[in-house]
Amino acid sequence: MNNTLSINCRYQHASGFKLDVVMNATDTVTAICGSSGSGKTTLLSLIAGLAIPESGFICLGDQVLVDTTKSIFVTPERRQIGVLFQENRLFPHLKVKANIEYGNRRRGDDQVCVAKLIKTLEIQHVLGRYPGSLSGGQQQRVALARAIASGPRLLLLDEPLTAVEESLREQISTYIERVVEEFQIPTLLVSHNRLLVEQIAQGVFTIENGFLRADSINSNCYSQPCCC
Ligand SMILES: Nc1ncnc2c1ncn2[C@@H]1O[C@H](COP(=O)(O)OP(=O)(O)OP(=O)(O)O)[C@@H](O)[C@H]1O
Repeated sequence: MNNTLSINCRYQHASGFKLDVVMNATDTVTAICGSSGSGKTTLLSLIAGLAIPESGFICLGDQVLVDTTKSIFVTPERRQIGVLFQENRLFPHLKVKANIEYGNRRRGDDQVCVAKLIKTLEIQHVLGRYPGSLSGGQQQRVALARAIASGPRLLLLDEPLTAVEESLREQISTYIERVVEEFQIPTLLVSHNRLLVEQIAQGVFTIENGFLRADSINSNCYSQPCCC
């Protein structure tokens, strides 16, 4: 399946901040680097459908998610995009199993095997517990499971290590690497953590003051100096 992410769009936030992005991501994992306030989260919000561009298009493979010239806007729940935010956003009133099942509620051929997902992330022993009783690292692993359980065509990781305590970051990086590789999910990663970027990304794009021009063919190799 063609999962190239093609973006050519402009957006203006109520604060006056402007985003101008032209990019083509074909690598399995592409990292977006940039200083604080450069627009990384805003870009992920546009891709997820949580913000609407003023003009332009966003395509995932053959599917047009947004095209302002044709008034096309696919709503977030129909985009088949999984998102993992800095803070895990798990449902506190649902046990771990129900949180994951929520992610897995869509029926279809592209459903992932939840048992395999649970095994890969080693969360079998916490399925009957509430998120509030778990460690930060366990919560982030469950949130990752929920994001992947729906069988997304694209996974967006927004600073997935920021809320995790320092001593657990390497461990969580390894779990992220494992699932992305095992389930072969095209991923866009925003992270200041150089280790995670080097561990999982094949390409690195740089955004500066809301401006990004990048193509996987010309992207930095992760072995070269990275801006993160
Ligand atoms: N809630 C908000 N209130 C005011 N301005 C905002 C808000 N959210 C975003 N912005 C504006 O949008 C710009 C981009 O924000 P964004 O969160 O996308 O940056 P970022 O690169 O993800 O930053 P960080 O690395 O600090 O998370 C900010 O510089 C700011 O001007």
